[in-house]
Formats: sequence, C-alpha cells, structure tokens
Amino acid sequence: MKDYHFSATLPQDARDIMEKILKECVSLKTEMVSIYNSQGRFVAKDHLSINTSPPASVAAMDGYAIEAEQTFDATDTSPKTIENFKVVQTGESIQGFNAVVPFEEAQIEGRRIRIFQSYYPGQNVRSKGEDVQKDQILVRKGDFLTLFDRVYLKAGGYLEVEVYRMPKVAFLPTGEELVDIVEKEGQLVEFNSIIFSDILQRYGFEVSIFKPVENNLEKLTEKIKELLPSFDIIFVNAGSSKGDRDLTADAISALGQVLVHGIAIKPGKPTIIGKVENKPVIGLPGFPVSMFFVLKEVFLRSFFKAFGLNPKEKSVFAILERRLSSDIGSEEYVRVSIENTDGRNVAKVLKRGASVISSLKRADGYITVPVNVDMLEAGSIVEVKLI
Ligand SMILES: Nc1nc2c(c(=O)[nH]1)N[C@H]1C(S)=C(S)[C@@H](COP(=O)(O)OP(=O)(O)OC[C@H]3O[C@@H](n4cnc5c(N)ncnc54)[C@H](O)[C@@H]3O)O[C@H]1N2
Ligand code: MOO
Repeated sequence: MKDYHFSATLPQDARDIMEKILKECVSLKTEMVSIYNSQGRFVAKDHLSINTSPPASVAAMDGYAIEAEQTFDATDTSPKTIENFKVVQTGESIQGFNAVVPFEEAQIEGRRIRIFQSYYPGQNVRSKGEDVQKDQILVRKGDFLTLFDRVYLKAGGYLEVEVYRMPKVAFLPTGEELVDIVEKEGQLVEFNSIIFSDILQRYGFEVSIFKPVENNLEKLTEKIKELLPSFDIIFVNAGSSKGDRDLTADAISALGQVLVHGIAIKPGKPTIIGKVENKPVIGLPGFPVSMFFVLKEVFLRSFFKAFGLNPKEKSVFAILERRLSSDIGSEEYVRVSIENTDGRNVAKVLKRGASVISSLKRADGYITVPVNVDMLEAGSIVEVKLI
C-alpha cells in the first residue's frame, strides 16, 4: 500500500545534507571573462590591485595648481600674488604643486595670479591613491560582483576577471495539466519555470527549461535518465507530495537514492533531496510560493555555503505591524510588504497560502520564523530579507 505520510527533516539538517551532496557531486570550474560581461558572477580568487588610482595627484577643478602654503593668510582685503603656478584642467597632474585654485576664484595679472583666500594642501585635488592603493584587495574570492565591484576592478587595473562557472541546471516541470496557454478545462498555466530561471540566472547558473512531463512513472524516470549526462543538477518540479499522482520520489528512488523527503519548513514541506549517478536530483514542490522559498532557503543557502560564496543579499529591519503566530515545529517564511510610517519601516504580513503568487508580487520581502518560535508580538523588530 502507498505510504501517504511524511516525516519532516529539520531545516538545518536538510541544508547540511544538501550542502554535503553538492560538495560531493558538483565542482565549480573557473573562467576568465571581460569586466564588461562579469555582472552577476562570483569571483573565483582574491583580486589585488595592480594599479594605484588615481595614479598621480590630479586637479579636481580647472584652475591654477599652486603651493597652498603661498596662499596662507590671503583675504579679500589683503590678497596674495603668486608667480609660481601652472594652468591645469580637471584630471591633469599637479606635479610639483599641492592645491588648485579654480579659475573663477583668482585674477590673472600677466604672468601672476592674485588670490583672495587661503587654500589648504590637497584642496581641489584628487590625491594619488585616494581611491585604490596598489596591492589592496579589490574583491574577495566568492564575492558576487556588483556594479561598483566591477568599476573598482577596472580602476585597479583589471580588464578581465576570474569567475566561477556556475552549474548547468535542468528544470523539469511535471503534470499533464500544465500548458503555456489554457484552452480547455483542467489546464493550468506553467509559470514556475519563470520563477526558477529568474532566481538561478540571477546568480549565473546555466538554466535549461524543459516541457512538462506527464504524471507517469516510466516517462518521468526515462526523462530524468536522459537529462543526467548533460546537467550538473536536475530539478523536478511538482509531484513531490504524497498524492497518488505524485511520482517524483518514486522516480528518484528507481534510479538512485532519496536522502530527504519532507522538510520542516512552511511552505515547502514536501521537498525531496536525492542523488542519482552522483548528481543531485531535487524535487521542488509544485506550488509556486513553496518552490520559491525552497530554492532560496534550502537550495541556494546550502549552495552558497558549500562553495564559500557571498551573494550579498540585502535585508532590512522593520517593526511588525500585528502579532504573528506560526506553527511550532516548522521554519516558516512569511511574506511582508514594508511601509514607511512616520519615518519607520513597518512590516505588514501578506496572505500566507502557498499557491497565491499575487502575495509574492506584492511582497517586498519575507520574515523567517524559526522552528521553535510560535509567536512574534506586534511591535517586535524583525529582519526582512528583500526579495
Ligand atoms: N495529502 C496531501 N496533499 C498535499 C500535501 C500533503 O502533505 N498531503 N502537501 C501539500 C503541500 S504543502 C504542497 S506544497 C503541495 C506540493 O505539491 P506537489 O509538489 O505534489 O505538486 P502538485 O500536486 O503536482 O502541484 C501542486 C499545484 O501546483 C501546480 N503546479 C505544478 N507545477 C507547476 C508549474 N510548473 N507552474 C505552475 N503551476 C504548477 C499544479 O498544477 C498544482 O495545482 O501539495 C499539497 N498537497
Ligand atoms: O509545503 Mo506546502 O509548500 O506548505 O504549501
């Protein structure tokens, strides 16, 4: 008889198992890419600056390069006249001088200039190395490259950067009801593939989306087998719970091993972690919201940890608008919108159903309620991970 029950693995245990199989089965190669094509990639080694930027002290204004000391005590009523100066344009070296008087603040008198105030050394100057010093760390191994990391790399002398090649991942939806456009009763639009590709492409994974497979054990098993040689990780979507037509766990066991079926998280409980021919095969729940959180909080969190990656995700602190209750025994992800009221961030809890994408559309982020917490009081400060 089919077993309809699940035991749920604790979330941290499930993440540890995921991390272990990722380390065992996946290795990240590296490649050199142009700085211009490096957005959204993880750096594969520490990059130290080759250059100093600016390479010399340069003018920050168009004007006269001077020695600041010669202007000390100059005022409107007792100006100073200076003979030793050089006309410089913004960005030009001020070698031999230490300050710049903008054209509009001085009067030229033949080969001399008259100054009406004192200037300090370094005034209107971009000093040598003020932005980047030679040999300083520009980006660290594992850093997710942001726009300004890349600007910094180029300023520090790099035109190419060594990054990780992220795994090739397959997304295999299951269910004969899934179509691109609904034409008859019983059909539903397949949209989880958009969530999947967006979240993983954001971090540079090479994503391939396949057409839905029907709920047939033989067909599903065949399809997984066919994909194995070409991909590093296979994600099967839906069919993860224990309905009569939920076959993902059976297909994985037929080919390899199911290590986890059921995690104490909400939403996302029916998640499957498996291994076939030394490749991770992961069963994601069919509900879009569940799939989203499993990808973020189980798969990606474990992946980043396994390979020492820093995705630079952002979170903000907010005040919880209303008391929030949660089931003890599961780690719950609660979607919230953030509103700024009287200069303070207030987190408003949105609908909690796992099948409603409208609540994700409205959400700015989510709160994680730990396994052993059943209540967060109104007014408590919560960390909101931004979506
Ligand atoms: N008797 C039980 N039923 C359910 C349980 C349970 O413990 N016992 N768990 C529920 C929970 S929690 C979740 S989450 C879902 C997980 O469902 P499955 O992974 O088995 O997925 P399906 O039942 O096949 O699909 C659920 C729902 O999502 C739609 N779907 C599936 N794939 C896509 C896609 N690619 N794009 C858009 N929509 C998709 C599918 O049509 C279904 O409507 O199970 C509960 N049931
Ligand atoms: O685990 Mo389901 O994902 O709660 O809705």
